[in-house]
Amino acid sequence: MDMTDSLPAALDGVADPISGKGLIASGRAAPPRFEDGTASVVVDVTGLSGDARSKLETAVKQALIAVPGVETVRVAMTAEKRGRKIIAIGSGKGGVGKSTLSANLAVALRRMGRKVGLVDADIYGPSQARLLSTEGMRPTAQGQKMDPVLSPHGVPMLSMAQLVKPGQAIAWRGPMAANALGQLIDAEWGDVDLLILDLPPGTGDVQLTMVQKYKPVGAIIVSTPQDLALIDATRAIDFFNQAHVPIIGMVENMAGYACPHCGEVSDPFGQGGAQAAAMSMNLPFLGRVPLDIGIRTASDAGLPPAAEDGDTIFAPLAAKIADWLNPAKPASF
Ligand SMILES: Nc1ncnc2c1ncn2[C@@H]1O[C@H](COP(=O)(O)OP(=O)(O)OP(=O)(O)O)[C@@H](O)[C@H]1O
Repeated sequence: MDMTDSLPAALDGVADPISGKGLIASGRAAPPRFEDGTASVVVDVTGLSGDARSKLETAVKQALIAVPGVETVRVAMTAEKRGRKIIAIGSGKGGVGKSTLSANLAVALRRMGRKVGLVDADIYGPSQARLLSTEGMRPTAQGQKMDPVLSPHGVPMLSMAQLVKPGQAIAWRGPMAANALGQLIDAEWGDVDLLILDLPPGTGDVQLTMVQKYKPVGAIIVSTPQDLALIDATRAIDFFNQAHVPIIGMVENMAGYACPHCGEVSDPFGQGGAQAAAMSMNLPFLGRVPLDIGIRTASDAGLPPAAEDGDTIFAPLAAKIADWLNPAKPASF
């Protein structure tokens, strides 16, 4: 039996969970090596959830052990190819507060000591320059690579808005937007090891191309309490499931109205809709952000509430994300 052919052929019979192609054809696995009855293979598990990784490991072992002459199989799973992880913030529809949440989570994670950067991929309404107070700052470039601009709150950021001249409209198509996004993601991020990606609202081709190409390690879904927004949120959940991006959880924004005078929170849209939706879909519910005029005015002024001492809204959400990324070391809040 010629192992040089039969081992790769066996692996190509196992489908890559993301592209659906064979493991070697998709670049997930290198051709296995064979010595003294042992087949050894290195599998790149970038972008796969823990569950998908163990299923893939089992499938690889079964495929290789079935090759005549193989007595033992060794599978080495490599960590992310890039050290930098991406967390996507998505929503089924626009205007639910995805950008506000992205900016504040990035600031809160930075305050916890995470080396976090932010990429504004929202081609329909890039607003991160205003939210993070970097309006008018243009990124410089080192050779082919862009240098992110540093927000006053310590979060380096790049935005799709910085790729076009101010006021210039572009009809972005999926692959075009994904290529532009590549310039932002592959920029000179220095020691940043976590990128928060503010996706365009919705679940169309543009979003799919972006997510498939840049494989976030996880996604957060933002929804408002109204039923319609929740139906859209379920679409976002299906979208990330189809793209094989694990969902970290759901955040309910504009949940309850915080009275600017007395601070009391009332619930014009009813309480718990997003939480119930998350539970019914077996998704973690990360928390609620109240509809608070203070959040809007501070955001418009480029002063993310998460940058303030005593922030009790975004810091606990950021702590849950940090726990998800590093379950061995729970963050304390
Ligand atoms: N919890 C909140 N309380 C008060 N205002 C909020 C809250 N969250 C967001 N807003 C305001 O709602 C508007 C829309 O928010 P944001 O731009 O973050 O939404 P988005 O989902 O990113 O929208 P888009 O579809 O334009 O990308 C902004 O004016 C923002 O300041």
